[in-house]
Amino acid sequence: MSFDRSIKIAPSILSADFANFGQEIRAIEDQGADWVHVDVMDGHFVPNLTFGPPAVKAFRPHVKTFMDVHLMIAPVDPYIEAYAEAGADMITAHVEAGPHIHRTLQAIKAQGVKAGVALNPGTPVEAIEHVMDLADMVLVMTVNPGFGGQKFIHSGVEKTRRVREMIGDREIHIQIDGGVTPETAPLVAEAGADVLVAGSAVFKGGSVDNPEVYGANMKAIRDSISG
Ligand SMILES: O=C(CO)[C@H](O)[C@H](O)COP(=O)(O)O
Ligand SMILES: [Co+2]
Repeated sequence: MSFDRSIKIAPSILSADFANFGQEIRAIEDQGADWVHVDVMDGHFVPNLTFGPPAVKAFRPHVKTFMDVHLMIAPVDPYIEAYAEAGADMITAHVEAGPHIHRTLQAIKAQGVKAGVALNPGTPVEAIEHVMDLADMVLVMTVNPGFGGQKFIHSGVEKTRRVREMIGDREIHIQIDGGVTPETAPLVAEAGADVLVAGSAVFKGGSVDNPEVYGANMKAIRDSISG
């Protein structure tokens, strides 16, 4: 299959109803989500705690599209196999989470899943220059990781442009995560991003009983780009 450079929306289930993940995942996919973004936090690398491998395994049967697992944990290497076995289609690790990002990306690829490398807002793009050949995706964080609902950090737009230049003609996705809304999505899409994570902007105002709101929220993001 040829590389898909079209805009993809990846709702973060960090903003879903935690008592109802199966229905929430089905609702966002029925309403047009392209990927499902799962935020794994350890209370150490980031000041919040979320999903261990058993939780991710429980999400798996509900995900019909693509399960994108964002690991905000340190150390990361001891847990790669468990998250791959839990059913991740892509595992993204932070370059800041350990001294050996090259080894980490090799370990992800060795599990037969796609590998993403994430950059915190304060990390320069040069930190990933020498691992581009191992990456299927670069994640540009536009908030400091740990929580949903934060304000978009605008330096991420120029950073996205620089990542785009660094990628050249390689088949590597650029994902933006944090504060994506109909106001900020066109800025990063224009700079070269193709995967937009959105938590609060997708889930706000909706529920599994009123899922059309999720669809309308995703449409507002897509329309802001095509417009
Ligand atoms: O990785 C994350 C936080 O660390 C989340 O994916 C991100 O914050 C999404 O939430 P929102 O769209 O509400 O900013
Ligand atoms: Co995330």
